[in-house]
Amino acid sequence: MSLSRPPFPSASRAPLATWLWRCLDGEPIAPFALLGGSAVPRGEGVIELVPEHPAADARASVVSVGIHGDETAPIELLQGCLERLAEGQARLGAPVLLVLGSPAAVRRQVRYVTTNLNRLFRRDLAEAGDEPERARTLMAAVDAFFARHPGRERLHYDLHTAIRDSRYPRFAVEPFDDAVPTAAEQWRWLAAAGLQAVLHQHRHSWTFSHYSKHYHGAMAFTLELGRVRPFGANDLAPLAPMARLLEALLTGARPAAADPAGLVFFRVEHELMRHGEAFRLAFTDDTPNFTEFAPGTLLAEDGEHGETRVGEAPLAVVFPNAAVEPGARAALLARPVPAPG
Ligand SMILES: O=C(O)CCC(=O)N[C@@H](CCC(=O)O)C(=O)O
Ligand SMILES: [Zn+2]
Repeated sequence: MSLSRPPFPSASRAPLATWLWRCLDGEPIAPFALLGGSAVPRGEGVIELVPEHPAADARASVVSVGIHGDETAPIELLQGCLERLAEGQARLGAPVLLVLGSPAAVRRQVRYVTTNLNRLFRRDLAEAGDEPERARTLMAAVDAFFARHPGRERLHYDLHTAIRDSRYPRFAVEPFDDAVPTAAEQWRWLAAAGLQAVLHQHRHSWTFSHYSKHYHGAMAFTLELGRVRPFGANDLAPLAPMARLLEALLTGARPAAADPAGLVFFRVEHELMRHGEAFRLAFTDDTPNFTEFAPGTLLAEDGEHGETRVGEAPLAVVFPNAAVEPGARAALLARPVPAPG
């Protein structure tokens, strides 16, 4: 199957500017130099940027894209940042692990090949198969990266796009872990990066960002940056502030900050699971994320579990997807909460 992607990137043939596409073409990657440091491959779709002179307070950051293969805007966004570094318009000043999560799914332009990679990031994972193996590889790469940078604050932004429209097109999912409180500066950075809402998870989710938070104490988020579209059809203009945040992580500069009053905070109250083969959501497919439903509203019908209705207080629905595998999450049900702190 041929890969659907934009033409070979920009005018630049610098190794960093072509890295993502060479990964997708399955080419072997050798180490190379860039302004301010070097790039060291750490496995398929994984490369570490190693600065010669890291800024004293630079984070050790993981930036991941393509965990879901059809979510192309983050790949194009990262590509733009890498081109600037590759062309010497920015100088590497911080250790960064870049991850192209699922090259196999990106090549096919599908969310996943066999099972959802973003539910498999747990150290007691028992499953076998391509996605479980990929999860193990990525967990080991993250473990080794953070181990190489003791004493630095840890950060992981896992970049995604959502299947549906959203009342807040750009939002952060904050993985659950009570032992790792989010630093207030993160809300300021994310507000400056153009995010509009934050969804706090209420329990362990075993996503990639959750992995870095739970096992490594990193500031970690899944960042939803608009809607799933094919390569070449993304509007990157609203993501320009996010590109500036990524560039600050790469150069070791202090990221821009903005008043977090611009963010609307939600907390997950329930996970709506698909139990049976016979399962349907009771609202239309074009219902945007964060749409609120009134008490008593029918949300889903499940052959095994029966009806799910909104209880006594309204609930907003996020990531509804009736097509998930039985046993998987079909939606998050959330309520607005006050801003933290
Ligand atoms: O739009 C959707 O239904 C899914 C978009 C997506 O891939 N979201 C992530 C969120 C991960 C999290 O809960 O932190 C996912 O479902 O893996
Ligand atoms: Zn995704």
